[in-house]
Amino acid sequence: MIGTLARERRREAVRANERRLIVLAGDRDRGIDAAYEIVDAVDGDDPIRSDDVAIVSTREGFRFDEYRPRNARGLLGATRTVVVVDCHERFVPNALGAAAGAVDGGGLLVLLTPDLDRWPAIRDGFDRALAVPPYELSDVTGRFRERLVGTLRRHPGIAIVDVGDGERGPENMHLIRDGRADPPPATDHRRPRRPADAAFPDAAYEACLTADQARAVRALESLADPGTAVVIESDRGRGKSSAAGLAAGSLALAGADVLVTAPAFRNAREVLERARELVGLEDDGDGGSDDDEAAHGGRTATETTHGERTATGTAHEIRTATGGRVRFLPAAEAADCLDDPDAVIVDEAAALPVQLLERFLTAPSVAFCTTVHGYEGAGRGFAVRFRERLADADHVVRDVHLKEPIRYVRGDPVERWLFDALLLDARPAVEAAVADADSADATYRALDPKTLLGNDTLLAETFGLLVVAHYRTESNDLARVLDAPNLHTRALVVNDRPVAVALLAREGSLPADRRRSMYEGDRVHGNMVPDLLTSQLRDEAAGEPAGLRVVRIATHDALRGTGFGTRLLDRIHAEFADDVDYVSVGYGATPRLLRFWRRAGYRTVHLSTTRNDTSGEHSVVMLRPVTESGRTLLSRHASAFRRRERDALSDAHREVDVDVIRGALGSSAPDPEGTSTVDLTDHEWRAVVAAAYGPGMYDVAPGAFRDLAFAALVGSDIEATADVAVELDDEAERLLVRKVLQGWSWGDAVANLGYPSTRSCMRAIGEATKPLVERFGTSLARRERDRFING
Ligand SMILES: CC(=O)SCCNC(=O)CCNC(=O)[C@H](O)C(C)(C)COP(=O)(O)OP(=O)(O)OC[C@H]1O[C@@H](n2cnc3c(N)ncnc32)[C@H](O)[C@@H]1OP(=O)(O)O
Repeated sequence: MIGTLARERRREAVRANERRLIVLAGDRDRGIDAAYEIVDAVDGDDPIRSDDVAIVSTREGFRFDEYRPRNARGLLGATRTVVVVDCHERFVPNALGAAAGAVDGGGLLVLLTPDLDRWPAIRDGFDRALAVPPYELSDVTGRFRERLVGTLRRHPGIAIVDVGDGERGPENMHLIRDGRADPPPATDHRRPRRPADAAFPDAAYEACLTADQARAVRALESLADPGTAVVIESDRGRGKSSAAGLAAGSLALAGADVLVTAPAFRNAREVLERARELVGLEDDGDGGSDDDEAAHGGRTATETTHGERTATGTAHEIRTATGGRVRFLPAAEAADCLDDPDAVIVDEAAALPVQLLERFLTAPSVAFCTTVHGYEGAGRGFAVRFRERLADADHVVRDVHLKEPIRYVRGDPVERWLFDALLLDARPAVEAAVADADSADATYRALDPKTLLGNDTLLAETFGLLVVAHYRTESNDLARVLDAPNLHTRALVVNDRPVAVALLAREGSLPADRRRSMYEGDRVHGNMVPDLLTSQLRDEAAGEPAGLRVVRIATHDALRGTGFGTRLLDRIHAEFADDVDYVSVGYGATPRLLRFWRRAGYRTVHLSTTRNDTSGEHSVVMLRPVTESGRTLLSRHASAFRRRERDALSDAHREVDVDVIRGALGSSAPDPEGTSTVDLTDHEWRAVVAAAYGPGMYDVAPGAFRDLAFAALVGSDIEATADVAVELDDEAERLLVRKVLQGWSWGDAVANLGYPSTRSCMRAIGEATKPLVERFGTSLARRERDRFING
């Protein structure tokens, strides 16, 4: 029966260039046997290579290409005819996305699951990670799976076979659904042709699989014109990276220097590979001649070509005989060398922070390629935030949206099912539905899993907002939102549409033995702030108070900056006031976000020494105390932060953005004892006063300046300390940070802050010191000052 079913579904899939899904529900070993039967049936019909079949499983010893659930994303490079996902023992939602993404048109996705009625109640290895201390595994629910099972039973193109349990014989195997799907309307499968007036070589167009891809390549031709920005938005599996690679190779063949960047090299690998193939083809053959290059409209190759005719270089760099090249650099590094390349291609742009993307606009021409519905976060933030900046820039912007899948037809039932099951197309409410919302009309609601499951639109729009809040929001997070006992979802809702959403995690309240083991180096799942404060910052008591961490927060982009975020936090603070000792947050620090959290009453206790590889941001952790025990925790860590930061600023934090430092220090709680005094010797005061009012120099007492600047900036943004704050303008504060606190050389500080000369910068330090003398000066310091003023 299994063999026949597999052959039928496979033939149907091949005919339609779609995929089909077969679920083998029941006993695991029987499911595995049935999966072998499926592969044999497919192979008997139309022989397939052994590496055309892959399995994702916690077990080993299959005769297929094996992947562990945790590493299933390794599947994403190549496509397969059959991919089997063994959901027993450890079912990872992300792995399902990766596995489905690897099945070619005409192929089969096979799921081995427990009995579908029982599956939601079974706890497995993935659930163990959701049982965050002090919660137990029995507190984790199976709602994500319940929903998933519903989608399997409902969507077309999905066959379900009950393979029975261990005791009963094969006669108990029976078909629950045959998964037949109506064939789609006929589509046009013709390969695209090279436009007559195209500038890129024929081979670039011949390599395109869909008309959409050829349109992208065509749009990318304009990268040869300075002042162009090309934006390619695409669903996953539409061939945008290949199109970018074909363009990169074509530009390099015409002698251009093309810089490719992405959040990680693995994202850009395909761009480089495609470019290499094209360059290899063209440089090796006749197409590489100088005449041809000129005819293709690119820059004419220089006379002194590189001697050899073949493409050379490393995995990260391809050189052409014409002196052109394509090279990869990580995003932060790439943004620092934009003077050299002729064109920049940013792949997976949506995963990079907007500030970084903006810097690429200074390159002569630039392409931003991005996935809209991904398996690891979608590109809404890019679509909204970066689009605004792009509209303001002086570029000619060309847009392409790739919809046509390259490996199967549009409307493929497995893709439709996957989008629904994992909410890959979740997005916030359409703008028109919420644009007029007023924060006064919004209702604060607890969106518990039951409420979310009862309303598909609410669930999708809520998850869509969480995806916007953080590009790394992924399918596993959907399972966490629905099943993890430590998580809560809260929202402001207008007419049943969520307009601002926060995901909250309970942390702390850990028993003594757990705190001790954490102090001694054990990791404790899902307790980010207690873990940081205990193991890294060496506070064994930090895990005791009850905390609530704001894991993610986002306001609908049409309503940002109109008070929803603040109001949502207010309501959360009120709801949990009797329940927790403190509220916390950790995020990639930017000046605006620091301001948002500081205004909501959060105080800095940590700034990471390393930068996030992708965003280049340093993460900051802030606390907002609720009870006395929360206040004690904050006070200990605010004090430790002040002591640590004084030295870290000229060491690990030397290069951190000045405004991030200003925001982090300005939002840190000042020493309640020492807000009005800075402990300097008389001699140091004389040196400081002389630098401010007379002939003295900063370099005579750098430590004294540092103490003063530090005291002036700590807590300077906190409203409660406004009456004792030092009056400094933005420019003066930036100078104190760069030169005095981060210890930059005069030359570097002058260049970085744009002073006309070192003398003017030194004078500015003197001026910035005057309010410090006024605020902290001893009587001796005042007398010294008066001597200069009164002559
Ligand atoms: C733990 C975390 O999730 S941290 C990441 C937070 N989420 C994001 O960055 C997603 C994108 N941003 C947003 O969704 C929202 O802008 C939020 C959640 C940061 C703030 O919510 P809003 O409803 O816009 O805030 P509200 O109107 O109450 O307050 C305005 C302040 O929020 C901050 N803010 C507003 N828009 C932005 C933005 N696009 N980026 C960063 N901060 C912003 C600013 O501090 C702003 O004050 P300002 O105008 O003086 O600069």
